[in-house]
Amino acid sequence: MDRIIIRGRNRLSGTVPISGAKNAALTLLPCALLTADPLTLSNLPRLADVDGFGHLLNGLGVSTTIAGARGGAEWGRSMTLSAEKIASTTAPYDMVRRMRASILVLGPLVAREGEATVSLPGGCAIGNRPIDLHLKALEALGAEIELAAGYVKARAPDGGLRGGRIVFPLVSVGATENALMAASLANGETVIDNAAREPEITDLCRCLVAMGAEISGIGTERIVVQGQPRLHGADYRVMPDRIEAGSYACAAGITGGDLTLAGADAADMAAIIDGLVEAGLQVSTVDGGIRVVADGRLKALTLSTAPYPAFPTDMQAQFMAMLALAEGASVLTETIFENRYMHVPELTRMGADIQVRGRTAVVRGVTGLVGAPVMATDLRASMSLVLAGLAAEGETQINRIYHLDRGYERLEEKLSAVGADIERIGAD
Ligand SMILES: CC(=O)N[C@H]1[C@@H](OP(=O)(O)OP(=O)(O)OC[C@H]2O[C@@H](n3ccc(=O)[nH]c3=O)[C@H](O)[C@@H]2O)O[C@H](CO)[C@@H](O)[C@@H]1O
Ligand SMILES: C=C(OP(=O)(O)O)C(=O)O
Repeated sequence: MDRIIIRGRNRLSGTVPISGAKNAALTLLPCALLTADPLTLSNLPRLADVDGFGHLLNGLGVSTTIAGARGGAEWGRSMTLSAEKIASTTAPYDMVRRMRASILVLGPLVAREGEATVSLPGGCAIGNRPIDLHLKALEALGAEIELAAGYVKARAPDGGLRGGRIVFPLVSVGATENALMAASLANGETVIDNAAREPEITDLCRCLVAMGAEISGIGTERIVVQGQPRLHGADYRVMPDRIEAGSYACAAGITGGDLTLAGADAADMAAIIDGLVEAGLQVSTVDGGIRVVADGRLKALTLSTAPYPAFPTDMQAQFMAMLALAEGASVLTETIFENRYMHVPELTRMGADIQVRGRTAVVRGVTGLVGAPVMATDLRASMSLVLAGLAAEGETQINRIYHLDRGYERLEEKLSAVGADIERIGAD
């Protein structure tokens, strides 16, 4: 298995190009199932999850063609997806197990084909992650749901899904996405209350509108969809990855560096930027991006994760790594996933002083970290170890890097270009 080796303590400086957002890409790709026409998505990041989603869609009968030369001025790729005919309405266990976002084919398939069979995703390293809210949303649109042998079978009534009222008891990004895609092809009006307001939801709504959907309340907690008998093809550009941008901002912070995040959109990152500024970084918007400059020792802060527009759970691990070197004690509370502190024991092995009690972690800043062999069990936890490695004295070896390949496009290339001593070692 590949490993990443980092020799730390280089100050990072320069420009990091920010890729298209993984979490937007993973909800835009299944939109292809909603129309018989081609859907072209540009600025798609080159990530294992995007490739995996492409394969899942291929298995359902969607043809995909990819354009975009490696190393060109435009880092991302364009993919044209064409679901003229759906060949299968089953998403098998093997695909769903590897990529939880596979559940996002459920809404589009049942809306277009009247039926879908999708493996239940099961738990994962960061928590239990049930899909009850996805199923309730589809039931509110008239779908009949059955669970059998580890699969969810959804069937639309004769005449297809119908508009309905969906009131989410808690905010779910994925369930909102499934509901939006299904409602776009349902008969009549759907009102979604307590919808997730993440920028990736707005990106999905904009793509659906480009495909002919009628949606109001975009970006708010009440979204109203007038279902259409059919949607058409579109060309749509994936939004920049705010979590990737936030992660590189932490790289500037932890190395005392100066990074310009080209293509990042500050408008989607207010809570992240507030956190960076409170930690003592200078953050400014520059032409086409954001500049983050570290100036003196980092400061401790108190953070709690919560749905957008609050501080994102997907940035908690990276901030924790950075705050491990801040002056004073930081208090981080994780309110979204019950088990998202898998990075703590590994950071501790590198010299961090972190105590976890329930959902709260107290990070007492130390003056230095030391390189070590480490391993993480999820994507953002792995990135927190990369960040710690960039600041640590000596060599850090990061194992199980397939997690990083799910979410960070060309990580080593981007980091070495701004001065990091980092390399990937292939399996023997
Ligand atoms: C591909 C993608 O976009 N992934 C993101 C998405 O995941 P995902 O869409 O899976 O996360 P959700 O917003 O659905 O999860 C939020 C909370 O709701 C709970 N829940 C969710 C669905 C459900 O049916 N029942 C239920 O109880 C979850 O266990 C969790 O505690 O949003 C998360 C929260 O911002 C991010 O960390 C993930 O990076
Ligand atoms: C948890 C994440 O992703 P996923 O929902 O794809 O597991 C993430 O991006 O941090």
